Amino acid sequence: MFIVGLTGGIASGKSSVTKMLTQLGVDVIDGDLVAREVVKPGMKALELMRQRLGEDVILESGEMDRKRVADIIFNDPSKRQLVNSIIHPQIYKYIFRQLFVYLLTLRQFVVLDLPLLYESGKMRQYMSQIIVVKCSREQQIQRLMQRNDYTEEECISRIDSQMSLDEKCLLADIVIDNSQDLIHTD
Ligand SMILES: CC(C)(COP(=O)(O)OP(=O)(O)OC[C@H]1O[C@@H](n2cnc3c(N)ncnc32)[C@H](O)[C@@H]1O)[C@@H](O)C(=O)NCCC(=O)NCCS
Ligand SMILES: Nc1ncnc2c1ncn2[C@@H]1O[C@H](COP(=O)(O)OP(=O)(O)OP(=O)(O)O)[C@@H](O)[C@H]1O
Repeated sequence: MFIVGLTGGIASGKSSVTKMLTQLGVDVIDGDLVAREVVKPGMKALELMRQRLGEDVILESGEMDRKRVADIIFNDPSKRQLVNSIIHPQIYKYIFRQLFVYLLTLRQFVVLDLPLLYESGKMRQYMSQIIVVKCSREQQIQRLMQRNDYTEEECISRIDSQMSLDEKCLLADIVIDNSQDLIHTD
């Protein structure tokens, strides 16, 4: 099976590109969606989060407090590592199960949208090719402010918690430039 990794910076346009691919009939596994699945109530990752980070990261409803966890991840590098070490193994397990289903159903081609493909490293070895979706840092900030209502400071802490987009572009097999209108994305 040909597995294409798709990555980039926060808000550089990965989901916009995968949306176009899905419309063309390509199978896409969305890492952010998987990350949501593995912390649902009753899942191992959520229990580990409770044990290692305390009840503060759990809402009354029993769900993970995403805002609180985001505050931790994007402002405290050592705690970010801790959260990653809890959630990422569960994300990979889930993805491998999904890939296995694709294998059994004889799919030839799948795209894996993983924001932290280069940062976490583990999945890189399974990729036949890696695509990086890029735009400028200013565009990331502007798009994040518009989409999520974040302050400029919040945008910067998120962008700086990841490997720089320039560095990712140097490592990529293919770079998709998403700095123009989506219709011009090439
Ligand atoms: C921090 C959380 C709660 C924020 O949730 P929220 O709904 O606000 O944002 P969402 O999940 O859509 O993520 C938005 C973007 O943030 C960036 N991001 C998320 N987690 C991380 C991280 N650990 N390190 C750096 N950037 C990250 C990615 O670019 C991602 O696309 C959530 O992202 C999370 O659970 N992160 C830990 C799991 C993870 O590493 N996911 C991303 C890789 S698959
Ligand atoms: N070429 C573009 N021109 C203008 N706005 C865009 C363009 N591409 C994407 N956007 C907008 O920028 C925001 C971020 O795009 P998108 O969600 O595709 O990025 P992402 O890389 O998947 O983000 P994340 O890292 O948070 O998952 C969205 O609101 C999207 O509509």
